[in-house]
Amino acid sequence: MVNVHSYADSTDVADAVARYVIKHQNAALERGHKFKIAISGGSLGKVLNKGLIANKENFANVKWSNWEVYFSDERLVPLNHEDSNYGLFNEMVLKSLREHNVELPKVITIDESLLAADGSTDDKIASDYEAKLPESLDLILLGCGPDGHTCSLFPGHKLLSENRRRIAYLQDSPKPPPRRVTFTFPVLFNSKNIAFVAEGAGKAAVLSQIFEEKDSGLPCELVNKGPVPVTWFVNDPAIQGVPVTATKY
Ligand SMILES: O=C(O)[C@H](O)[C@@H](O)[C@H](O)[C@H](O)COP(=O)(O)O
Repeated sequence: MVNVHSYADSTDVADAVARYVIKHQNAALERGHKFKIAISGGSLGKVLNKGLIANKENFANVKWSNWEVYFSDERLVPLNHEDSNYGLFNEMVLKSLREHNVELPKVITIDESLLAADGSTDDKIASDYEAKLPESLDLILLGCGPDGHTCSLFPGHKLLSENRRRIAYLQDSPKPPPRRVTFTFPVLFNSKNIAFVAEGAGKAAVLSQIFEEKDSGLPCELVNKGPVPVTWFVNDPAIQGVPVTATKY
């Protein structure tokens, strides 16, 4: 099942994403366990900051200390490097939470002590992160690249057919930096919920390909066609001319 929610204003997109996240947080806590969420890089950090922190009503409903935060992909650079997805999350979310004196979520990162400049330990970093993953994530928040990639699963890449490893590494990412680790489809398809956030007129062409009838084979389309409920949060320009019916969340 795929739902699309669209808004004219980015603040409304962020608010809808935040309410959706809080709903799944509450459902996980009602099941008696921590809220296990995975996030991506790109503009997601900004959206989470706007929706979950700057929006006071939503902020009051987030139980940060009951969250376990994972990363759907990570660039193999030190955690304080400007390319690091953790670094982005730290900058956009954790920093603000520290300023608010909020008890922080548990954040599960790659083990940066394993990083080697020549990439010889990338396999080990992937296995180490795989061992830290829960059996099933409550929610995975994804971005959609202009080429239709998501996580670090790129169109036509051999990792699209990885069905054994839950975290894989790649050293040939078409988008820099080349060395990364990423969730594979077995993790995506074993999660409880998936949401994409995509904004801007620059996404309309790829969203048309993803949502049109014929198979594009693009990673985002493969996620849509999987067994997990998928919700897209977009702004109006991103779905201009795209064959989908959008509602409000
Ligand atoms: O790993 C990367 O190279 C990026 O983080 C990338 O995957 C990003 O998430 C998408 O391109 C969506 O980007 P936006 O969120 O900015 O639309």
